[in-house]
Amino acid sequence: MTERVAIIGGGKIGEALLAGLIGSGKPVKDLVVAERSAERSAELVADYGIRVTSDIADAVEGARVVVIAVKPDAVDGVLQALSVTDDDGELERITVTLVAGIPTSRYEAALPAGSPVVRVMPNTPMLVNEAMSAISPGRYASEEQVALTVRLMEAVGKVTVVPEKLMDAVTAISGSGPAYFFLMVEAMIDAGVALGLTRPLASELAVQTVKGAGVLLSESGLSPVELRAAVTSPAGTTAAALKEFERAGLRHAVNEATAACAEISAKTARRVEVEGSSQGVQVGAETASEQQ
Ligand SMILES: NC(=O)C1=CN([C@@H]2O[C@H](COP(=O)(O)OP(=O)(O)OC[C@H]3O[C@@H](n4cnc5c(N)ncnc54)[C@H](O)[C@@H]3O)[C@@H](O)[C@H]2O)C=CC1
Ligand SMILES: O=C(O)[C@@H]1CCC=N1
Repeated sequence: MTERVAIIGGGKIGEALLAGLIGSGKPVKDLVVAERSAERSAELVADYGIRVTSDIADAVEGARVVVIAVKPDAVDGVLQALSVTDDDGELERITVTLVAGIPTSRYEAALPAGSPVVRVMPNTPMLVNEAMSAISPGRYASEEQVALTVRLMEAVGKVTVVPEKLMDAVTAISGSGPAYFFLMVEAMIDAGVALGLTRPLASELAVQTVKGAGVLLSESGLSPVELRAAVTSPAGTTAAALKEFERAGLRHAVNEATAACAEISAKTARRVEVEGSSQGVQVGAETASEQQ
């Protein structure tokens, strides 16, 4: 896509999008980041040679797509800043939010009437152009604007369009999902060390195994059940391992973990509202949670 993109929030996910877009050939001159941390801004300039500003109004000038990539509790401050910027009507600026748990209706209420908003739940494999992004249009987003957002996110991975009511569940599976696999690999490396492997060898074995399993899952056309059966010989080594996973309640743990994730996502908007009203929304000020 050739449109100018402004990313507000150059943290982990803002950088992942930036890196993915540059990696997919988007010219640096068509990208700008609004980032309020001076230290973070310096890192982004050094690593990507892009323009970074602390001024949201400056960043969004001339941008067709404004991507919000701040923590949920910073969204209201960003919306306040955006609502007083000039939207050049001819540009039809689209607000694309990557923020977990905040519905499009909240953006629509804060931005000028009829502003198109598209909600996206990406994940960090965006850094290597292997993102899974789910997209939900807000009520004023046209088909063309949704298609533009799909193209934006397709530059960094796979995209699906879902109704917004599914976003909490999507967050529990793909948004937070990479962390579950990182935890699993971490545990496998420790287990390999406990079995006598060196840490570098255990790490090489575990990382390539999860990568190979992922490629098989996405490219073989076989289901996880079929692929697992193909590894599992009767009375063999894998069957012994899987029996222990089942005994320890792996499926139950996955159900409980994803339910907890979806619940937190669903409660985010309310939490931000309560915290915002008790502290007063501070535009441009760093909150405690962002410093963590
Ligand atoms: N980390 C992840 O795997 C995923 C994160 N998300 C969502 O992405 C959003 C960002 O998450 P992270 O990148 O992990 O957080 P982060 O804390 O790494 O990045 C947020 C950045 O926004 C900057 N910022 C805050 N307010 C600002 C303002 N008013 N103007 C300019 N910059 C401002 C902060 O200085 C910080 O660098 C969150 O809403 C999260 O729900 C969505 C999917 C995956
Ligand atoms: O942990 C979080 O809140 C964010 C949203 C999805 C992934 N990371």
